[in-house]
Amino acid sequence: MTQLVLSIRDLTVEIPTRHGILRPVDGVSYDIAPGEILGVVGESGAGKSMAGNAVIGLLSPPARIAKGEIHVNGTRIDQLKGDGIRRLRGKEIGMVFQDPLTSLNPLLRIGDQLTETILAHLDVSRSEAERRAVAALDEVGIPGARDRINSYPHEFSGGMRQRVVIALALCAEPSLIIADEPTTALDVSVQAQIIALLKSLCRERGTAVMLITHDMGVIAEAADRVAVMYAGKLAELGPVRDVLTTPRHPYTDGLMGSTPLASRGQKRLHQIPGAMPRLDALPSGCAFHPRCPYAQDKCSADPGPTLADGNGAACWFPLPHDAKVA
Ligand SMILES: Nc1ncnc2c1ncn2[C@@H]1O[C@H](COP(=O)(O)OP(=O)(O)OP(=O)(O)O)[C@@H](O)[C@H]1O
Repeated sequence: MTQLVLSIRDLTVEIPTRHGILRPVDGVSYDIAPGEILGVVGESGAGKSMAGNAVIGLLSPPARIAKGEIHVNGTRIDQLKGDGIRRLRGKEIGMVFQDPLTSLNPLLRIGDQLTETILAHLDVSRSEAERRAVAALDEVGIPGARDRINSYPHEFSGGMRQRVVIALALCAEPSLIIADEPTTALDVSVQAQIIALLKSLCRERGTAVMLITHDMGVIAEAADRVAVMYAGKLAELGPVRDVLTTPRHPYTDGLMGSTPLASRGQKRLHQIPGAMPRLDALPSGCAFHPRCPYAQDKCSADPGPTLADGNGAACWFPLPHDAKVA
């Protein structure tokens, strides 16, 4: 059996506050295989970024991993600190964030940033690292890579800068990329190009990707499987083609209904009523029940079921129902 690149089990992130302990990530489990793109989707505040940050050891205190395990290529990493986790970043795990300027040093030429990253993680000579830096820029579609290597980050457009960030994330040949809203700050026309680029480069290399987004359109475009998060928990997990065509959790169904997707051909969009609850004011039972058109008494009494074998919907009354509520 192929070894999983990422395996998260029962991951729980806690934030102690004056009002009690908040759990922005609460008992989340999922895997990513080599070359697979797992989309993590949900509204703002669902806990998507916290889960990604937990994997790369970038939780800002007082947030901390309180429970669960994270394995990368079979090695447990959730207890690593300092140098241990820093060594993994870049080498085993590459990162692409929403704002390219958070990943790039504004004072260094991009060629130097690429070369230094390669030298820090791969056992190659400086001249080989410089050659690879040009090749990496070329591969992400920067025209005139040999000359642009001497440019500073501010000399690129937003879309080109995100291409540079992708080159930087991939240059040390990591096995996992965490891409957190990689296209949210870009023009719509550029968004599709960047998603296509990330997808093709990771496929070619067999790199696993955790693609965090609030946009079901991006999930439909790029992901193989999707993890839907709501108020810190997994609402639904499964192959994209199944989840998007026949969502089983009413929250996923609501997200789909509010997203214009060509493949669905829906005539009208429907916003999910209400908003995601605050973590310090979670409703009883299933956190989605106050917004759910299908909620019954059990839903406000008992927390949603956990996903049995890691797939399916964490819902007492999963869709499809015989009669849809209008
Ligand atoms: N220091 C903190 N104290 C209290 N709550 C916090 C703190 N940091 C984050 N949170 C809460 O944790 C939850 C999860 O945040 P997270 O950034 O992971 O959400 P997200 O799904 O990535 O949303 P977005 O798309 O807006 O980034 C949010 O409800 C947020 O308000």
